Amino acid sequence: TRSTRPQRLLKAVQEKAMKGDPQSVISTIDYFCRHSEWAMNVGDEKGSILDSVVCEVSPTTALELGTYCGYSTVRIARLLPPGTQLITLEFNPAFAAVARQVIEYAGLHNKVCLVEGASGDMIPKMREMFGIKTFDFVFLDHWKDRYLPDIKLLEGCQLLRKGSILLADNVICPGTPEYLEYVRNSPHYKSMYYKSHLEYTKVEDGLEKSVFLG
Ligand SMILES: O=C(NC/C=C/[C@H]1OC[C@H](O)[C@@H]1O)c1cc([N+](=O)[O-])cc(O)c1O
Ligand SMILES: [Mg+2]
Repeated sequence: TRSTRPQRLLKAVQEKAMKGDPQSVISTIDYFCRHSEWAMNVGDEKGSILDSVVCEVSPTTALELGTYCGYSTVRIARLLPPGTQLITLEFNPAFAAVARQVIEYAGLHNKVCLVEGASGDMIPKMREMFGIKTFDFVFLDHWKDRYLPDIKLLEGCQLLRKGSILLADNVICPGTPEYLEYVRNSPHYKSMYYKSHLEYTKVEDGLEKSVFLG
């Protein structure tokens, strides 16, 4: 049967990137998405904004919702010092299988824990599964209609602390209107928008950074 796009993306990484070199994995995926097949990775333009926020926060505990092929997982994990933990959640087992191999190829498997499952089920188990007290940083890039319920769940499970940073992809395209309305109007968040473009296109998109105020 025909291969899937994530499988073809993985093949490009295994054939063209340098094993153990996160930057070459990132560049290979960006090249593949620009010149072979578009894929829904955060991409290089928004990825640079993601990098700058991760460096600014330098989180000890980080959560990513929506792993897909592991592109942003590699972008985040490559910036984390030893002793830090990035947990990434992916619902789709086929995507998770590809992401594991991309993360491994980049040599970042010791910094990343990929969990297969639905965010709604897994978030309440974070504390007992990982001994996490709170998350310093959360990157939201999964189903767009799950952003709002999932941050409410994070709040409810006391997994956010004063100063926890949420960074959300695709707040314009495909769009997360209810989430934006909430974080921009809630007294519990200070929010700001980083204007950019939908990965590998000229369409407007952006990242929303929100600080939890407690
Ligand atoms: O649906 C998007 N992401 C949702 C990802 C969903 C993944 O997380 C849950 C599900 O298992 C899937 O693997 C998306 C869609 C576009 N897009 O242009 O359509 C662009 C993006 O950056 C996106 O993150
Ligand atoms: Mg996205």
